[in-house]
Amino acid sequence: MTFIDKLNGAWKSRNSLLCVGLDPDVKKIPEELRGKSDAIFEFCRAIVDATADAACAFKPQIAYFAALGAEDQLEQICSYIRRHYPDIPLVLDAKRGDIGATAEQYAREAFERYNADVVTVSPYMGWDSVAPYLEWKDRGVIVLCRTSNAGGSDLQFLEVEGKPLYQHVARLVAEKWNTNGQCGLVVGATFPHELAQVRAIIGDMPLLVPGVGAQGGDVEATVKSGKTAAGTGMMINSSRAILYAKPETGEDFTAAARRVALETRDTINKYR
Ligand SMILES: O=C(O)c1cc(=O)[nH]c(=O)n1[C@@H]1O[C@H](COP(=O)(O)O)[C@@H](O)[C@H]1O
Repeated sequence: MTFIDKLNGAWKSRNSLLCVGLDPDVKKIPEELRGKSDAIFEFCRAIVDATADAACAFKPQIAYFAALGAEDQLEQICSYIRRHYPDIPLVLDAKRGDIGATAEQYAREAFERYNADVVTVSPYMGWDSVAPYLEWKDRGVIVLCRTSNAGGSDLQFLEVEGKPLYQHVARLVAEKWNTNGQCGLVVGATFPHELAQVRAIIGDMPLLVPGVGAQGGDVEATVKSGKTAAGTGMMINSSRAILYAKPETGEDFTAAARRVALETRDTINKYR
């Protein structure tokens, strides 16, 4: 099944546009897991099981694993998601971007080693740096367009031929780069005006929209600006606000994560 088919299915079956981000910071994971040799995997597995019925995607961020030499635990959580939730797209957040021969290796890393449905990439090095990923006909790439961070403005807002650079990226991906029909773009929830501009350029292409929760993006403005006519079109990511939700009385970390995930899904659904 292609990435896009899977995503369409998950939007429908889970009635959710929420992407649960897996950014496992060992300093923040619960005390009881910390001593274990596979603590990162166990933490992520508990979060995945607690939130799967509220999620249209899971997005592990590779740096949290690689910085500790814990890629084996990233492999474990990716294969766990594939095995137990085969209908939920697995987004590998790696923000790759390199020349073609190296990109071929990054594509193998994302799609063979981690078996991800889709990987995040930077457009900065141009078409031939993205093309190797598109050789994988059923897998996708999500290209950084208007990122959620303030510093994204340094380059993405530069005027080129009368339009900000991020709009050129949106047009390029929608009109030229999407040769396998599996591409998407990243636009931050912290930039709802730009989200609407991008949606107007790209039609129904899916968007990964990080920035709600810990980064303070406005859910109502995000959904209204980025949704398609069908009321879908987005994987709205929240990581820290779910992973490290403060437990209320009687809750453990999984119950707290589940509560926040359900609340976030429901708030998103209110504006679809
Ligand atoms: O590509 C991404 O996922 C991404 C793009 C972007 O523009 N902004 C952004 O925050 N992200 C990622 O989305 C996640 C946001 O995490 P929280 O701020 O904790 O919800 C992190 O894994 C970031 O690396």
